[in-house]
Amino acid sequence: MKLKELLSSLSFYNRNSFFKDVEISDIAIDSREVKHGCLFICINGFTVDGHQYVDEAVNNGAAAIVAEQPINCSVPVINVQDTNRALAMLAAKFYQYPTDKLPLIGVTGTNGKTTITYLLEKIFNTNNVKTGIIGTIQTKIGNQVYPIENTTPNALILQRTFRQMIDANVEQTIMEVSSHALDLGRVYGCEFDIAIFTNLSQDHLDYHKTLDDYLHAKSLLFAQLGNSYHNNKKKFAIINQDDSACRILKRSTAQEIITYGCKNQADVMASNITLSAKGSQFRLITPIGNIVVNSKLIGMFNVYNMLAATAAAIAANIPLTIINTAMDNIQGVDGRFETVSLGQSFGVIVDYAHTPDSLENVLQTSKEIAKRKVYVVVGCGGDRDRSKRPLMAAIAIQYADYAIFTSDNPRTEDPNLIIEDMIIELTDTAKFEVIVDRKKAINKAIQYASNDDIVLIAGKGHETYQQIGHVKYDFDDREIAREAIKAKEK
Ligand SMILES: CC(=O)N[C@H]1[C@@H](OP(=O)(O)OP(=O)(O)OC[C@H]2O[C@@H](n3ccc(=O)[nH]c3=O)[C@H](O)[C@@H]2O)O[C@H](CO)[C@@H](O)[C@@H]1O[C@H](C)C(=O)N[C@@H](C)C(=O)N[C@H](CCC(=O)O)C(=O)O
Ligand SMILES: Nc1ncnc2c1ncn2[C@@H]1O[C@H](COP(=O)(O)OP(=O)(O)OP(=O)(O)O)[C@@H](O)[C@H]1O
Ligand SMILES: N[C@H](CCC[C@H](N)C(=O)O)C(=O)O
Ligand SMILES: [Mg+2]
Repeated sequence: MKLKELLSSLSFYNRNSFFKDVEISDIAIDSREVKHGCLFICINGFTVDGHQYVDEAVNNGAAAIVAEQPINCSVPVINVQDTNRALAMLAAKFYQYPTDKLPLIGVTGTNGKTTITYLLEKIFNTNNVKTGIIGTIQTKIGNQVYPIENTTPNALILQRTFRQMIDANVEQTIMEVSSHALDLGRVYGCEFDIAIFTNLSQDHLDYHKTLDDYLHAKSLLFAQLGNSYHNNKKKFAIINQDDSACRILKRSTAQEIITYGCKNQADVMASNITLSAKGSQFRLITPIGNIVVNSKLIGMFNVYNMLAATAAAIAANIPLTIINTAMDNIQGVDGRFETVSLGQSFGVIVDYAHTPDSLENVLQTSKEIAKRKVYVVVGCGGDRDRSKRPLMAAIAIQYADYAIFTSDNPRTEDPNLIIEDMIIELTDTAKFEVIVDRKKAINKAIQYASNDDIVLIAGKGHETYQQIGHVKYDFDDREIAREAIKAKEK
């Protein structure tokens, strides 16, 4: 594509600038990945400033540079105010606005995003619609899975992935939209048809500083809904009526709103709810009819996830019978309230709860279904929101009968200090112990468990590594738990 054509996507670029037009073979934001003919976009990151790597990019064959500051070099330099936002528009244009053609659902909120994307995958697949998923666990195109670094990748990876999905005949894309992505403009240039809000509770205050800033980032998904001039399809906002943030989110969009909830009057509701260790049963009340759902998903929070998925599926014109079949058939989501069972006499559950609210939800649910004691093994990630640490520890000992505090992904922090942050306000020392090594902590909890107890291993869910420093070591809570159960049963 010619540079001038590519730049037509930037409304804020000064079109009078004069330079010799060049052919652009690809876009790169990493100088090490620049190939001949690439447009190199300099991103001022959290670790380094991409503007420092212009020489390397030019040496590797960059045909032009997009930057936030004047740069002296042998190829054309296009100055923009914000390269992150420019990247989103340029990548969308380069890949020919894939989301104009690809129906797109975006899910935002503190907890439940991944679960809802997989519920929707099940619903669309039951309706014989080929899906693509972008989110925390992986990128999925049909049944092919690809590793992912971020829940919502940067705009370049994102638009390229959409293009791959179109080439693979994907008919519906469902993606998680993190607050970081919204704040950093990773999803500008995406044409969402349906935007879902799950809930808002404390997380990521290291990045957003206040809950209001965090909510504002979430609201951008709704503010963006239907604002593009690229397609004129009807758009829908799906909003949790029981969350106190709903009022602000409703005011953020001019598009049609479908609400869901259990406590307040909403368009999609659940009543007659029965929760057990085997799953959840409820009457699903919708504008297109009522059904009874018998799901294997456990816990009240999953009832909310099912309501959100139902509301979105209705917006996408999926028949209620299909929604019913999908809800009844979904087996569970990787690492979300996943049971590890080798026939032992006590329950072992691995879950991705790594926020105060999610930990409270899963512990409450564990307590409701446990016949006897609940043990929890939990830590907090390093280089992340420090203020959630004491809250999570307090919740752990409030709900569980006994807690073992351990490491999550310490990253570049000292794991002992992370645990100190967690337990600093705890006084009831008989209710917990500290075992820094996560494998030993899981083993100990499983040693303690006897008939009808539950061991909840929280925080890492589907993760198959533990990051210590900058190194990711193989580590899977489910594997470690299985080994520990086998060792105990010997
Ligand atoms: C804080 C944050 O969002 N960081 C993201 C950011 O990294 P960064 O700002 O540190 O990048 P950097 O290393 O400073 O590099 C700046 C620029 O220089 C370039 N560079 C760098 C070196 C070089 O030799 N040449 C060169 O050109 C880089 O390619 C980059 O374009 O850009 C990277 C590439 O797009 C992201 O992978 C990275 O996410 C990191 C891994 C991360 O942990 N992000 C978290 C906070 C995050 O975004 N989380 C949310 C979800 C959270 C949730 O749902 O709970 C997410 O969506 O994943
Ligand atoms: N609707 C919900 N409300 C509260 N907690 C939930 C909800 N759904 C799931 N959870 C809890 O939160 C954890 C994470 O769920 P899920 O992965 O679906 O959320 P997410 O929003 O994608 O999280 P992340 O931001 O880390 O990607 C689950 O393991 C469960 O403990
Ligand atoms: N997307 C979240 C995942 C947290 C998972 C938890 N295991 C941790 O490492 O803190 C984050 O990057 O904050
Ligand atoms: Mg997720």
